[in-house]
Amino acid sequence: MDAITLTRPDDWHLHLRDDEALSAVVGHTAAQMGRAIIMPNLKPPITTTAQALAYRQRILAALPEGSSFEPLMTLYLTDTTPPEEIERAAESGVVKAVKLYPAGATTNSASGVTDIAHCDDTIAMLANVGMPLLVHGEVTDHEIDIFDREAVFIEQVMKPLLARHPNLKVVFEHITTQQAAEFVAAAPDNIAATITAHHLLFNRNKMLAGGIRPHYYCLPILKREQHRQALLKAATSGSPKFFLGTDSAPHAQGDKESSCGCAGAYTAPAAIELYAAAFEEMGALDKLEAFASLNGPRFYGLPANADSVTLERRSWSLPAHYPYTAGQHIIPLMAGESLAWKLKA
Ligand SMILES: NC(=O)N[C@@H](CC(=O)O)C(=O)O
Ligand SMILES: [Zn+2]
Ligand SMILES: [Zn+2]
Repeated sequence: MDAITLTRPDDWHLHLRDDEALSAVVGHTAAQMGRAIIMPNLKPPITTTAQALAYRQRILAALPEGSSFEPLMTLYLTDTTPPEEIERAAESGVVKAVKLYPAGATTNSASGVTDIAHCDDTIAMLANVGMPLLVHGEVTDHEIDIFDREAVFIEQVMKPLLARHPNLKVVFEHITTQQAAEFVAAAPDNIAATITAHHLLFNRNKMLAGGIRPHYYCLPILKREQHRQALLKAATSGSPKFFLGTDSAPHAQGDKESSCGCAGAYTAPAAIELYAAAFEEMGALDKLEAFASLNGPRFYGLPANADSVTLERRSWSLPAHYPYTAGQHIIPLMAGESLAWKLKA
């Protein structure tokens, strides 16, 4: 097979940042994806519908001429988000989901939820209006080993949350463990998960063996091979519960290559090509379209994109870097390395 045509994909988990950084990165996603769920962890975070509407306008203004890319907005849940804000979000038609960051779990999560019990009425309203709660599923207890934080989150937070709100739509974002893949596969249909390309392609050796590679440091952190295999199995299983979410998270080169580097992998420029590599490893390229283009819209109650894209089997190398904010570069995942599939322009 030398070419594959699929319904245009969407990215159900994307960080675009703001201002100059936004302008530097948004074109990479817009060249591939029809839509993307835009993460709200700006500084300060997007916590109101009014802020989300304004952020959406800034994204639209930063798009390349003629782009029909559609940003789908989210709100950042805090301990004090009132249920009325969820009603406003639902009425807006522009806000599609609310994001739960446990306080301190990841980049720009200082205003996140300290105890989910504080949010009970607001989460009940989400269930009521049928809006998904997107979850960064890691505990922030520093006593818990970083490699175990997702598995512990399932027991300590996810299961009690779903027991209290059985009808709540939940996307377990960027799952990285066998435990999460198995939990989602066995859960009712209102529970789904996104999976990144980097967690499908790499285990923690890529980051830590033979030298420390900061561009492979992201949260949740890369796990051991057994978990990567479980994610590949889930993504290619044909189950509609798993869909594409790159978690492409831009940070300037200097902020990654540092004595205390930021978490986040920049995968937007070659997103669909990276997923194609992972699916090909499993001999499952025929399952890519459902994962990348059909399962996500179905879960969110949206139509699939009307147009299509073609991937060609043609070896190419990712550039060493792209321009970022003034005087800074951004290094993509697999910079300088080659990929077997290329999106046809
Ligand atoms: N994934 C990451 O490693 N980083 C994300 C935050 C997140 O998705 O947790 C970021 O905003 O940089
Ligand atoms: Zn996250
Ligand atoms: Zn993210």
